[in-house]
Amino acid sequence: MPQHHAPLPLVSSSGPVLHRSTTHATLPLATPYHSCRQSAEPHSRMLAVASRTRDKSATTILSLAMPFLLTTATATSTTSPRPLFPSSPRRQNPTTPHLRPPPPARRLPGFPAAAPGAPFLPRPPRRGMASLAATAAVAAAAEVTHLTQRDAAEIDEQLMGPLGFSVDQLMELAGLSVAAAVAEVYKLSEHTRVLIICGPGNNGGDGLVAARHLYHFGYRPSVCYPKRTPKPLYSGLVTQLESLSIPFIPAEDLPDDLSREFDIIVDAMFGFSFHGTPRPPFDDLIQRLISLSVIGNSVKKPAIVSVDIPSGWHVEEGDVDGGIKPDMLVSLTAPKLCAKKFTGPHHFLGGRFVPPPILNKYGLKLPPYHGTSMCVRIGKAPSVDISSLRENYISPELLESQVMPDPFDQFLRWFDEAVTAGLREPNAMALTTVNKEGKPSSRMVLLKGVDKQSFVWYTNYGSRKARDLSENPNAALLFYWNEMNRQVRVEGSVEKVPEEESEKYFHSRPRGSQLGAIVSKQSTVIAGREVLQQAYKELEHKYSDGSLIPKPEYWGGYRLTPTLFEFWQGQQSRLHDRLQYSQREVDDNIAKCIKLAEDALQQHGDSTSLIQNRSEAHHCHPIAIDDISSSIHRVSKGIADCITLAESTLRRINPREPEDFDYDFDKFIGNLETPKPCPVRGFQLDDYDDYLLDPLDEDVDVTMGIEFPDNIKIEDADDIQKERRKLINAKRAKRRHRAIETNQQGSGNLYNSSMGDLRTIINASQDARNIIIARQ
Ligand SMILES: NC(=O)C1=CN([C@@H]2O[C@H](COP(=O)(O)OP(=O)(O)OC[C@H]3O[C@@H](n4cnc5c(N)ncnc54)[C@H](O)[C@@H]3O)[C@@H](O)[C@H]2O)[C@@H](O)CC1
Ligand SMILES: [K+]
Repeated sequence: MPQHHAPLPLVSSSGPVLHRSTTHATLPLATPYHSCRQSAEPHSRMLAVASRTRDKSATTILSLAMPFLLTTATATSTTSPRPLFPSSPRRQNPTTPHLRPPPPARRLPGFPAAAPGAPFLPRPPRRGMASLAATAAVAAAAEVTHLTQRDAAEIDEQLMGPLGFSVDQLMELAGLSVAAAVAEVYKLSEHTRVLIICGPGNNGGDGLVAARHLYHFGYRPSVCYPKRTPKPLYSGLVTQLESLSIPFIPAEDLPDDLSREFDIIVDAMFGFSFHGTPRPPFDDLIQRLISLSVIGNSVKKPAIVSVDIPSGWHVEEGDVDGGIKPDMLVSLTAPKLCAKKFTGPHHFLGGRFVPPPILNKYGLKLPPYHGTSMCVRIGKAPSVDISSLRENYISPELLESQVMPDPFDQFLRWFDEAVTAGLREPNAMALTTVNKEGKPSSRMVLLKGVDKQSFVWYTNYGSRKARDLSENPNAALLFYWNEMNRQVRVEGSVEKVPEEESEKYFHSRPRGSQLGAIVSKQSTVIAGREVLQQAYKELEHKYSDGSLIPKPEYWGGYRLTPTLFEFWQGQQSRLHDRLQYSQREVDDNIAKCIKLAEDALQQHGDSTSLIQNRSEAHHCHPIAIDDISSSIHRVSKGIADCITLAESTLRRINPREPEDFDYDFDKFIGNLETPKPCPVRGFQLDDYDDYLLDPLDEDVDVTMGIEFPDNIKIEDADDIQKERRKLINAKRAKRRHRAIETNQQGSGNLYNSSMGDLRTIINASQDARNIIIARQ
């Protein structure tokens, strides 16, 4: 990597040094890259790791490996909580959470106030690679408290005493946490059969509850519950499981080879009240789990999940006697001392019910739960082989015959399903822009509107994406709905939305977001976060009277009009469904089709006005009639060509159209193929009229064959000639009138029968642009 300047020190022996710059213009570039606030997080995590280790070699490696210059720029402000559709749930995602004071803690008698800050730790991402790194950072930053056996029992008493909980409640939440943790690590696609071994106490009760939840999550649980407790709470839990037809297997009937029958074994035998050595039948059951832990690597063994304590372990000292080696431990309320000895890959915390009085009284430091999750990973995450990270997606098939003809309808259908499934921010999309040098850049923005033509979002017109778009209007959007194994790609060209539209949307946003948009001069380098906070405070004060906050001129919307859609549905064994809607392939034909239809209409118009003009010129000579005839012939030919092309094109691009379209299409083609009445044929003059109509033939006996009405006085040849001309003109006028009528009527017929059809061709062709579906 070229170094234009000596690399700036990222870390020193006394800790990290961060360089901030006040303006972009004066920024000395150590490398062609900038790390702005958006990307600062992983970087600072690395810095934290290095500073903790205080290891000189580590810092050297880091500064060599990451010669990035850290500057602080304003972040995107497009995360206002306006719903995309009325049906979408309103997200509470304030843009300036740091400005909100935490709510005051409620005091309970006998408990000191909650330690400030404890419940407000930053939330780690949910899972995946980012979450692995984040969890490691959280775990390192805040050490997790481990409870003694006595404290665990005491907390139990307090929860169910002065803090007002019942045992059923706690057990329900504990069992749900266990099921949630199992589901988070052991995907249904590979682990379905679960054996839950339940002990006689509350730990066993947690197991019964977990079995029920696992059943509802789609697993196939079986329960071994050899020492049933005859209390209503337990018999109720058993009845619930029986009503789900979950098998109860007596200990002695368990298969010899558990590894063949089960993918997961949940150990819910003993929790924090265990003491001494296990008595029958649990001694044998524990022994069976121990022997499972030591079977050879080549044999696929079931994952062992211990609830709260690995059964048989000393609650404080841990595995002192060669006990179970669980793959997963789900500590409840808080880990007990024995959990320090847990060496398996997955340590989770469950029991999301610990109130601040308990946290404070016992000085508990626990990782915060994310979102609505009932469990959170604690401790060091297992190192993962990135290349082996893969999901085996199980989804319904996405078939050509099932997708909507219009990709916008298909998008809206999937979007609604994502909203219904409760996905967090289904309108979050990666926007990729490319600048004039061809350099791409991506970032997440929120979709704020979609209609049958375009996708709309709002941003700062001074941002990098805006700059890119001003240089190159082509952009791509990517929606990824992980939980549904779905992805939608949209590509097209982008333009700004009209100012009034941006104005309207700006004022519909929460006032905090409006202020944020003013404060955030995106993609410009600033001195630090406090600059933003200070500016925000000043504006908040300025508009504290509730007056209208003017939309800054540098803020507004963009609209992407797609030329391509791709819908991706993940499937098992990488046999994914990927359907692409594009218009490029048939654009030429469609354009030709529309041109032919338009030409035909134009010629039809010409022929109509030709008839009209000839009529108006008081001249109805057969040559003119021929003109009209050939003009109309051209119209028919235009229509015929149009039909041929329209038919082949539409048939080709619509092989899978629904029945009603086929019906309309056939009717429409049929109509066009029906011969049209030709309005000028048969306009023949009889001989006499031919003769009569030749006004220039002076040799003709002007009186011949003419019967003059009685009231007309014939004095001489001139009079006769005059009267003859009048009569001829009258006859001409009558014939002309008839000719015009015939032509107009015929033309009208043609018009009525073909105009609509031609328009249909145009419309169908234009619609057809969007309905080309190809499997990739
Ligand atoms: N906040 C809490 O304290 C919560 C506790 N919960 C669960 O409750 C557990 C504690 O429950 P319990 O106090 O009922 O106790 P345990 O479930 O740990 O076990 C007690 C039972 O095991 C028997 N036992 C003890 N030592 C034995 C031995 N050596 N051989 C054979 N049997 C033995 C006892 O006679 C008693 O029947 C926790 O570990 C946790 O799983 C959760 O349900 C909810 C919240
Ligand atoms: K246990």
